[in-house]
Amino acid sequence: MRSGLHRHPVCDGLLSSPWYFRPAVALSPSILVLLLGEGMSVLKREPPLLHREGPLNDPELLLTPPLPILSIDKIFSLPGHAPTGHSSSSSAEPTTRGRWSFIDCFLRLSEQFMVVGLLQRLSEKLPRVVHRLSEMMKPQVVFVLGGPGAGKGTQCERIVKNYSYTHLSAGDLLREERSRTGSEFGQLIDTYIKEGKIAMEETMKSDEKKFRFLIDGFPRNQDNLQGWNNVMDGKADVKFVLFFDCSSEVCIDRCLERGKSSGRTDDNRESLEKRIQTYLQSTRPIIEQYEQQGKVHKIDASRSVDEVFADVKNILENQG
Ligand SMILES: Nc1ncnc2c1ncn2[C@@H]1O[C@H](COP(=O)(O)OP(=O)(O)O)[C@@H](O)[C@H]1O
Repeated sequence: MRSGLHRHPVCDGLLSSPWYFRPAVALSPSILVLLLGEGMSVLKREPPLLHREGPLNDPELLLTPPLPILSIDKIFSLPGHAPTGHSSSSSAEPTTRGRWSFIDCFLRLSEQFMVVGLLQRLSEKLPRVVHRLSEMMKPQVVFVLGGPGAGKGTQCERIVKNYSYTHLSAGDLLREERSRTGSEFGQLIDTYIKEGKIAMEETMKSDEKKFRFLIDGFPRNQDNLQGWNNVMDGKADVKFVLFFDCSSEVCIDRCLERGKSSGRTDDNRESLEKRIQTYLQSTRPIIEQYEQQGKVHKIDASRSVDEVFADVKNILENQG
C-alpha cells in the first residue's frame, strides 16, 4: 500500500508544504500576471489533480514557481508523522502505519480539493476583481472651478497642505509653458487649450506615486472638456467638482488686489472683465453639465479663507 502511495502523484504533490498559505501567496503574482495582460490562461487551466502520471506540483496549477516536492519518504520523516528510516521497499510494513498514512494523505487531498475549488471559484471572479482593482488604481481627479479670483489657488494650497493631493493649475502650467524660453509649445499653446491637450496626461503620468489630483481652472470650456474626455476617458476618474462661487465684483476686487504684488499682467480691470465674461459664457455651462451628473459641490467663496476652507474640508472628508 505504501509503495503505491509513494508512486501516487497526488500524494507526492500533496506532500509539498506549506499547505495553507501557499494559495494566498500564489494569488498575488497571478493577479499581477493578469494585470500585465497575460490573460487568464494560468487560472483557467484544468487542474490535473487526478492524473495518475506526472507531478501534481504543476507550477501552473499552483500558480507559483516550482516548489519542493516532498516524497512520501520525506513526509514520513516530518514531525508528527511516522518515524524515519522507513524504507519504501520494506515488505514488513505495518498495516496500521500504511492506513494511517493513507488517511493522512486523504485528508490532505480533500484540503487540496478545497483549495483548488476555492481557486476555481476565484478564477471565475477574477475578471471582476481585476476590473475593480484597475478602477481603484486609476488616478482620482477633482476639478476646481470658479471665476478668476474666486480663491481656487488659495484653497488648493490649503488642501495640498492638509490632504494627499497633487495640485495642477491649468493656468500656471500654461503660463509656465508660455514663458519657458525655447518652448516648442509657446506658439501652439492656444491651439492646445482649444483642443484640451494641456499637458495634464503627461503631468499626471510623471509620478506614479501621485494618485489624487486637484486640477484647478480646468476644464474651462467645451473644447477643454472634449479634449479631456478624448485623452483621459477611462484613464482617470473625475470624482467631483469643487465650485467656488462668488460674485463678479468680489472676483475683480480680489484680482486687482492680487495684481499689486503678483506681477500677473492679466490682473487689470480690462482683462478681468473679459475673463469674467469668458468664465460666465464658457465655464459656467461646464459646471452645469457636471451639476446634472450630481458631481458639483458648490461653496460660497465670498466668505473668509478659513470659512471657505471649513466647507472644503467637510466635502473632502465626506467624499473620502
Ligand atoms: N476667501 C478669500 N477672501 C479674501 N481674499 C481671498 C480669498 N481667497 C483668495 N483671496 C485672495 O484673492 C486673490 C485671488 O485668489 P486666488 O486663490 O489666486 O484666486 P483664483 O485662483 O481663483 O484666481 C488672492 O490675492 C488671494 O489672496
